[in-house]
Amino acid sequence: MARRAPSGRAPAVAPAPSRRLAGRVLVLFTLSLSCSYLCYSLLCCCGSPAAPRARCPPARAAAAAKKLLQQPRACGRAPPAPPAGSAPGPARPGTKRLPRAIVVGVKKGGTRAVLEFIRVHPEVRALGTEPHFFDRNYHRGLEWYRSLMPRTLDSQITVEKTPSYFVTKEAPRRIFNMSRDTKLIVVVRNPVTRAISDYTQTLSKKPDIPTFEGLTFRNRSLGLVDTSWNAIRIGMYAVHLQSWLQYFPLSQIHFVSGEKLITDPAGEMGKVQDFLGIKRVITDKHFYFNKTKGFPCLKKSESSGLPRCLGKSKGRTHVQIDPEVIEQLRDFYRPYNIKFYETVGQDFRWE
Ligand SMILES: Nc1ncnc2c1ncn2[C@@H]1O[C@H](COP(=O)(O)OS(=O)(=O)O)[C@@H](OP(=O)(O)O)[C@H]1O
Repeated sequence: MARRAPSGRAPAVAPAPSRRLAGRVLVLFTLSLSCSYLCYSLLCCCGSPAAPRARCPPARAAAAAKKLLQQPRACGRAPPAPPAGSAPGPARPGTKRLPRAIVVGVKKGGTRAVLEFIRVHPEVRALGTEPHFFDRNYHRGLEWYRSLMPRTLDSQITVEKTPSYFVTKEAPRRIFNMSRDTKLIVVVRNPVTRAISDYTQTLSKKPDIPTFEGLTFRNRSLGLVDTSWNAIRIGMYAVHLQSWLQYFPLSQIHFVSGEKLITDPAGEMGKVQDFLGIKRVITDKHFYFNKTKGFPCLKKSESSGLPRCLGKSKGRTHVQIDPEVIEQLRDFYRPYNIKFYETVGQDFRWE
Protein backbone atom coordinates (compact mmCIF):
# COMPACT_ATOMS: atom_id res chain seq x y z
CA MET A 1 0.00 0.00 0.00
CA ALA A 2 1.33 3.39 -0.97
CA ARG A 3 2.27 5.58 1.92
CA ARG A 4 0.52 8.94 2.10
CA ALA A 5 1.78 12.11 3.59
CA PRO A 6 0.64 12.75 7.12
CA SER A 7 -1.61 15.58 5.89
CA GLY A 8 -3.38 13.19 3.55
CA ARG A 9 -2.20 15.17 0.34
CA ALA A 10 -0.08 13.69 -2.51
CA PRO A 11 3.69 13.62 -1.74
CA ALA A 12 5.35 17.13 -2.21
CA VAL A 13 8.35 15.67 -4.16
CA ALA A 14 7.80 14.06 -7.63
CA PRO A 15 8.87 10.49 -8.08
CA ALA A 16 12.60 10.08 -9.05
CA PRO A 17 12.35 9.18 -12.90
CA SER A 18 10.28 12.25 -13.85
CA ARG A 19 12.56 14.52 -11.76
CA ARG A 20 15.62 13.29 -13.73
CA LEU A 21 13.81 13.84 -17.03
CA ALA A 22 12.85 17.40 -16.10
CA GLY A 23 16.49 18.05 -15.06
CA ARG A 24 17.82 16.80 -18.40
CA VAL A 25 15.36 18.92 -20.37
CA LEU A 26 16.45 21.98 -18.39
CA VAL A 27 20.17 21.27 -18.96
CA LEU A 28 19.60 20.71 -22.71
CA PHE A 29 17.58 23.89 -22.99
CA THR A 30 20.26 25.94 -21.18
CA LEU A 31 22.99 24.39 -23.36
CA SER A 32 21.17 25.16 -26.61
CA LEU A 33 20.56 28.73 -25.42
CA SER A 34 24.27 29.19 -24.60
CA CYS A 35 25.32 27.74 -27.98
CA SER A 36 22.98 30.04 -29.89
CA TYR A 37 24.29 33.00 -27.95
CA LEU A 38 27.92 31.98 -28.54
CA CYS A 39 27.38 31.59 -32.30
CA TYR A 40 25.58 34.90 -32.44
CA SER A 41 28.39 36.64 -30.53
CA LEU A 42 31.11 35.12 -32.69
CA LEU A 43 29.48 35.97 -35.99
CA CYS A 44 28.10 39.39 -35.24
CA CYS A 45 30.07 40.93 -32.43
CA CYS A 46 33.65 39.68 -32.34
CA GLY A 47 34.73 41.05 -35.72
CA SER A 48 33.47 44.53 -35.05
CA PRO A 49 32.75 45.95 -31.64
CA ALA A 50 30.44 48.54 -33.15
CA ALA A 51 28.19 45.97 -34.80
CA PRO A 52 24.54 46.52 -33.99
CA ARG A 53 22.96 43.96 -31.74
CA ALA A 54 20.31 43.18 -34.34
CA ARG A 55 20.20 39.95 -36.29
CA CYS A 56 23.08 39.59 -38.78
CA PRO A 57 22.10 39.68 -42.43
CA PRO A 58 23.22 36.36 -43.93
CA ALA A 59 25.87 37.93 -46.18
CA ARG A 60 27.37 39.80 -43.26
CA ALA A 61 27.35 36.70 -41.10
CA ALA A 62 29.12 34.76 -43.82
CA ALA A 63 31.71 37.49 -44.24
CA ALA A 64 32.27 37.67 -40.50
CA ALA A 65 32.62 33.91 -40.31
CA LYS A 66 35.18 33.99 -43.15
CA LYS A 67 37.11 36.74 -41.39
CA LEU A 68 37.10 34.74 -38.21
CA LEU A 69 38.46 31.71 -39.98
CA GLN A 70 41.24 33.79 -41.46
CA GLN A 71 42.20 35.70 -38.35
CA PRO A 72 41.46 33.74 -35.23
CA ARG A 73 41.41 36.00 -32.21
CA ALA A 74 39.76 36.32 -28.85
CA CYS A 75 36.82 38.67 -28.36
CA GLY A 76 37.52 41.81 -26.40
CA ARG A 77 41.29 41.64 -26.86
CA ALA A 78 43.39 43.74 -29.23
CA PRO A 79 44.42 41.76 -32.30
CA PRO A 80 48.03 40.65 -32.38
CA ALA A 81 50.16 42.78 -34.68
CA PRO A 82 49.55 41.37 -38.16
CA PRO A 83 52.69 39.96 -39.70
CA ALA A 84 53.70 42.69 -42.13
CA GLY A 85 53.57 41.73 -45.76
CA SER A 86 51.83 38.41 -45.23
CA ALA A 87 48.39 38.32 -46.71
CA PRO A 88 45.86 36.06 -45.04
CA GLY A 89 44.87 33.11 -47.15
CA PRO A 90 45.41 29.43 -47.63
CA ALA A 91 48.51 28.12 -45.87
CA ARG A 92 51.54 28.11 -48.14
CA PRO A 93 54.02 25.31 -48.02
CA GLY A 94 57.44 25.94 -46.53
CA THR A 95 58.92 27.42 -43.40
CA LYS A 96 59.35 30.96 -42.15
CA ARG A 97 63.08 31.50 -42.03
CA LEU A 98 65.33 34.36 -41.07
CA PRO A 99 66.57 36.22 -44.15
CA ARG A 100 69.69 34.96 -45.87
CA ALA A 101 70.05 38.22 -47.76
CA ILE A 102 69.14 41.77 -46.75
CA VAL A 103 68.98 44.93 -48.84
CA VAL A 104 70.43 47.20 -46.17
CA GLY A 105 70.43 50.48 -48.06
CA VAL A 106 70.57 53.13 -49.09
CA LYS A 107 67.44 55.18 -48.67
CA LYS A 108 66.26 56.52 -52.08
CA GLY A 109 68.94 54.46 -53.80
CA GLY A 110 66.55 52.18 -55.68
CA THR A 111 66.02 49.55 -52.97
CA ARG A 112 62.35 48.95 -53.81
CA ALA A 113 63.20 48.31 -57.44
CA VAL A 114 65.83 45.73 -56.46
CA LEU A 115 63.44 43.96 -54.10
CA GLU A 116 60.54 43.90 -56.57
CA PHE A 117 62.81 42.71 -59.37
CA ILE A 118 64.58 39.98 -57.39
CA ARG A 119 61.40 38.54 -55.93
CA VAL A 120 60.29 37.58 -59.44
CA HIS A 121 62.96 34.87 -59.21
CA PRO A 122 61.42 31.49 -58.26
CA GLU A 123 64.24 30.84 -55.80
CA VAL A 124 63.60 34.07 -53.90
CA ARG A 125 60.85 34.94 -51.45
CA ALA A 126 60.78 38.49 -50.18
CA LEU A 127 59.06 40.34 -47.38
CA GLY A 128 57.10 43.13 -49.06
CA THR A 129 57.21 45.65 -46.23
CA GLU A 130 60.20 47.10 -44.38
CA PRO A 131 60.40 45.36 -40.97
CA HIS A 132 62.93 47.81 -39.47
CA PHE A 133 64.03 45.01 -37.17
CA PHE A 134 67.70 45.90 -36.78
CA ASP A 135 66.98 49.54 -36.04
CA ARG A 136 63.56 50.21 -34.50
CA ASN A 137 62.22 46.78 -33.59
CA TYR A 138 65.23 44.90 -32.27
CA HIS A 139 63.70 44.64 -28.79
CA ARG A 140 60.95 42.43 -30.24
CA GLY A 141 63.37 39.59 -30.71
CA LEU A 142 64.38 37.27 -33.54
CA GLU A 143 61.25 35.13 -33.28
CA TRP A 144 59.11 38.18 -33.98
CA TYR A 145 61.34 38.98 -36.94
CA ARG A 146 61.11 35.43 -38.24
CA SER A 147 57.33 35.44 -37.89
CA LEU A 148 57.13 38.29 -40.40
CA MET A 149 58.94 36.36 -43.09
CA PRO A 150 57.26 34.64 -46.02
CA ARG A 151 57.40 30.85 -46.05
CA THR A 152 60.20 29.41 -48.09
CA LEU A 153 61.12 25.99 -49.37
CA ASP A 154 64.60 24.62 -48.64
CA SER A 155 65.77 25.75 -52.07
CA GLN A 156 64.55 29.33 -51.67
CA ILE A 157 66.22 32.40 -50.22
CA THR A 158 64.37 34.77 -47.88
CA VAL A 159 65.08 38.44 -48.53
CA GLU A 160 64.00 41.64 -46.81
CA LYS A 161 64.84 45.29 -47.35
CA THR A 162 65.12 48.14 -44.88
CA PRO A 163 67.23 50.99 -46.29
CA SER A 164 67.85 52.67 -42.93
CA TYR A 165 70.02 49.75 -41.75
CA PHE A 166 72.96 51.11 -43.74
CA VAL A 167 73.26 54.15 -41.48
CA THR A 168 72.32 52.40 -38.22
CA LYS A 169 75.39 51.98 -36.08
CA GLU A 170 74.19 48.79 -34.35
CA ALA A 171 72.87 47.10 -37.51
CA PRO A 172 76.11 45.40 -38.66
CA ARG A 173 76.73 43.81 -35.25
CA ARG A 174 73.10 42.78 -34.86
CA ILE A 175 72.94 41.21 -38.32
CA PHE A 176 76.26 39.48 -37.70
CA ASN A 177 74.89 38.07 -34.44
CA MET A 178 71.85 36.73 -36.30
CA SER A 179 74.05 35.09 -38.93
CA ARG A 180 77.58 35.92 -39.98
CA ASP A 181 76.70 34.44 -43.40
CA THR A 182 74.00 37.01 -44.21
CA LYS A 183 74.48 38.43 -47.67
CA LEU A 184 74.20 42.20 -47.81
CA ILE A 185 73.03 44.28 -50.74
CA VAL A 186 73.56 48.03 -50.89
CA VAL A 187 72.00 50.08 -53.66
CA VAL A 188 74.01 53.27 -54.01
CA ARG A 189 73.25 56.37 -56.01
CA ASN A 190 74.96 59.71 -56.63
CA PRO A 191 74.77 61.17 -53.09
CA VAL A 192 73.78 64.62 -54.38
CA THR A 193 70.80 63.26 -56.36
CA ARG A 194 69.99 60.95 -53.45
CA ALA A 195 69.88 63.93 -51.04
CA ILE A 196 67.55 65.84 -53.38
CA SER A 197 65.34 62.77 -53.76
CA ASP A 198 65.23 62.36 -49.97
CA TYR A 199 64.35 66.03 -49.52
CA THR A 200 61.67 65.84 -52.25
CA GLN A 201 60.07 62.94 -50.40
CA THR A 202 60.08 64.76 -47.05
CA LEU A 203 58.68 67.90 -48.69
CA SER A 204 55.81 65.89 -50.18
CA LYS A 205 54.81 64.89 -46.65
CA LYS A 206 55.69 68.13 -44.82
CA PRO A 207 55.32 71.08 -47.19
CA ASP A 208 56.37 73.58 -44.49
CA ILE A 209 59.98 72.48 -44.06
CA PRO A 210 62.80 74.95 -44.85
CA THR A 211 64.38 75.02 -48.30
CA PHE A 212 66.93 72.42 -49.38
CA GLU A 213 69.60 75.12 -49.46
CA GLY A 214 68.62 76.25 -45.96
CA LEU A 215 68.97 72.75 -44.55
CA THR A 216 72.14 71.84 -46.43
CA PHE A 217 74.49 74.47 -45.00
CA ARG A 218 75.59 75.43 -41.57
CA ASN A 219 77.20 78.41 -43.28
CA ARG A 220 76.56 78.72 -46.99
CA SER A 221 79.08 81.45 -47.79
CA LEU A 222 81.81 79.44 -46.06
CA GLY A 223 80.56 76.32 -47.82
CA LEU A 224 80.05 74.57 -44.47
CA VAL A 225 77.75 71.61 -45.06
CA ASP A 226 75.53 70.41 -42.21
CA THR A 227 76.53 66.78 -41.86
CA SER A 228 74.04 66.29 -39.06
CA TRP A 229 71.18 66.58 -41.55
CA ASN A 230 70.20 63.03 -42.45
CA ALA A 231 69.69 63.78 -46.13
CA ILE A 232 73.36 64.79 -46.28
CA ARG A 233 74.76 62.26 -43.81
CA ILE A 234 73.31 59.19 -45.56
CA GLY A 235 75.33 59.98 -48.71
CA MET A 236 78.67 59.76 -46.89
CA TYR A 237 78.83 56.12 -47.94
CA ALA A 238 82.52 55.58 -47.12
CA VAL A 239 81.90 56.52 -43.48
CA HIS A 240 78.98 54.15 -42.96
CA LEU A 241 80.67 51.33 -44.85
CA GLN A 242 83.44 51.23 -42.24
CA SER A 243 80.98 49.98 -39.60
CA TRP A 244 79.93 47.12 -41.87
CA LEU A 245 83.48 46.14 -42.69
CA GLN A 246 84.17 45.59 -39.01
CA TYR A 247 81.83 42.60 -39.18
CA PHE A 248 81.53 41.51 -42.80
CA PRO A 249 84.14 40.93 -45.50
CA LEU A 250 83.68 42.96 -48.67
CA SER A 251 82.95 39.74 -50.56
CA GLN A 252 79.73 39.44 -48.58
CA ILE A 253 78.48 42.89 -49.59
CA HIS A 254 77.16 43.56 -53.07
CA PHE A 255 76.82 47.11 -54.37
CA VAL A 256 74.18 47.88 -56.96
CA SER A 257 74.50 51.05 -59.00
CA GLY A 258 71.24 52.97 -58.60
CA GLU A 259 71.93 54.69 -61.92
CA LYS A 260 72.55 51.48 -63.89
CA LEU A 261 69.52 49.92 -62.26
CA ILE A 262 67.48 52.41 -64.29
CA THR A 263 69.44 52.29 -67.56
CA ASP A 264 70.21 48.55 -67.51
CA PRO A 265 68.01 46.77 -64.94
CA ALA A 266 68.72 43.32 -66.38
CA GLY A 267 72.48 43.85 -66.21
CA GLU A 268 72.37 44.99 -62.57
CA MET A 269 69.96 42.22 -61.62
CA GLY A 270 72.18 39.69 -63.35
CA LYS A 271 74.97 40.63 -60.93
CA VAL A 272 72.57 40.45 -57.96
CA GLN A 273 71.57 36.91 -58.97
CA ASP A 274 75.24 35.89 -59.28
CA PHE A 275 75.91 37.33 -55.84
CA LEU A 276 73.01 35.38 -54.35
CA GLY A 277 74.26 32.24 -56.05
CA ILE A 278 71.08 31.68 -58.03
CA LYS A 279 70.57 31.08 -61.73
CA ARG A 280 70.27 34.13 -63.97
CA VAL A 281 66.54 33.84 -64.52
CA ILE A 282 65.74 37.57 -64.50
CA THR A 283 66.91 38.93 -67.82
CA ASP A 284 66.08 41.60 -70.40
CA LYS A 285 62.90 39.68 -71.17
CA HIS A 286 61.46 40.66 -67.80
CA PHE A 287 61.57 44.42 -68.35
CA TYR A 288 60.05 47.03 -70.59
CA PHE A 289 60.56 50.77 -70.50
CA ASN A 290 57.38 52.59 -69.54
CA LYS A 291 57.48 56.00 -71.23
CA THR A 292 54.81 57.50 -68.98
CA LYS A 293 56.60 56.40 -65.83
CA GLY A 294 60.00 57.15 -67.32
CA PHE A 295 61.44 54.00 -65.74
CA PRO A 296 61.88 50.34 -66.48
CA CYS A 297 58.94 48.27 -65.28
CA LEU A 298 58.27 44.57 -64.89
CA LYS A 299 56.38 42.76 -67.64
CA LYS A 300 55.05 40.35 -65.00
CA SER A 301 55.07 41.18 -61.31
CA GLU A 302 55.53 38.48 -58.69
CA SER A 303 52.18 39.18 -57.05
CA SER A 304 49.79 39.46 -59.99
CA GLY A 305 51.73 38.23 -63.00
CA LEU A 306 50.68 41.48 -64.71
CA PRO A 307 52.87 44.33 -65.99
CA ARG A 308 53.84 46.52 -63.07
CA CYS A 309 55.74 49.75 -62.49
CA LEU A 310 56.75 50.93 -59.05
CA GLY A 311 54.37 53.26 -57.20
CA LYS A 312 54.00 57.03 -57.29
CA SER A 313 56.54 57.54 -54.52
CA LYS A 314 59.24 56.19 -56.85
CA GLY A 315 60.35 58.50 -59.59
CA ARG A 316 59.00 61.79 -58.27
CA THR A 317 59.90 65.00 -60.08
CA HIS A 318 62.69 66.48 -58.00
CA VAL A 319 62.66 69.92 -56.47
CA GLN A 320 64.70 72.42 -58.51
CA ILE A 321 67.94 73.21 -56.71
CA ASP A 322 70.28 76.13 -57.36
CA PRO A 323 73.09 74.75 -59.60
CA GLU A 324 75.65 76.48 -57.40
CA VAL A 325 74.43 74.49 -54.38
CA ILE A 326 74.67 71.32 -56.39
CA GLU A 327 78.26 72.19 -57.29
CA GLN A 328 79.09 72.84 -53.64
CA LEU A 329 77.60 69.50 -52.68
CA ARG A 330 79.58 67.72 -55.40
CA ASP A 331 82.73 69.21 -53.92
CA PHE A 332 81.65 68.16 -50.46
CA TYR A 333 81.00 64.54 -51.45
CA ARG A 334 84.04 64.11 -53.74
CA PRO A 335 86.50 62.86 -51.09
CA TYR A 336 83.90 60.53 -49.60
CA ASN A 337 83.08 59.17 -53.05
CA ILE A 338 86.72 58.57 -53.91
CA LYS A 339 87.26 56.78 -50.61
CA PHE A 340 84.15 54.72 -51.29
CA TYR A 341 85.28 53.70 -54.83
CA GLU A 342 88.68 52.71 -53.44
CA THR A 343 87.21 50.66 -50.64
CA VAL A 344 84.74 48.71 -52.77
CA GLY A 345 86.97 48.57 -55.86
CA GLN A 346 84.26 49.98 -58.12
CA ASP A 347 83.94 53.38 -59.80
CA PHE A 348 80.34 54.60 -59.80
CA ARG A 349 81.19 57.71 -61.91
CA TRP A 350 79.30 60.25 -59.87
CA GLU A 351 81.53 63.11 -61.00
N1 LIG B 1 62.37 50.88 -62.11
C1 LIG B 1 62.26 51.91 -61.28
N2 LIG B 1 61.08 52.53 -61.11
C2 LIG B 1 60.97 53.57 -60.27
N3 LIG B 1 61.99 54.07 -59.54
C3 LIG B 1 63.18 53.47 -59.68
C4 LIG B 1 63.37 52.39 -60.54
N4 LIG B 1 64.67 52.02 -60.48
C5 LIG B 1 65.25 52.85 -59.63
N5 LIG B 1 64.37 53.74 -59.14
C6 LIG B 1 64.68 54.80 -58.20
O1 LIG B 1 64.34 54.36 -56.90
C7 LIG B 1 64.29 55.55 -56.13
C8 LIG B 1 63.62 55.26 -54.82
O2 LIG B 1 64.54 54.52 -54.06
P1 LIG B 1 64.11 53.53 -52.90
O3 LIG B 1 63.16 52.53 -53.44
O4 LIG B 1 65.35 53.01 -52.29
O5 LIG B 1 63.36 54.52 -51.93
S1 LIG B 1 63.02 54.26 -50.40
O6 LIG B 1 64.22 54.50 -49.62
O7 LIG B 1 62.51 52.90 -50.26
O8 LIG B 1 61.98 55.28 -50.10
C9 LIG B 1 63.56 56.53 -57.01
O9 LIG B 1 64.02 57.81 -56.66
P2 LIG B 1 63.31 59.15 -57.17
O10 LIG B 1 63.39 59.12 -58.66
O11 LIG B 1 64.12 60.22 -56.60
O12 LIG B 1 61.91 59.11 -56.67
C10 LIG B 1 63.93 56.09 -58.40
O13 LIG B 1 64.81 56.99 -59.06
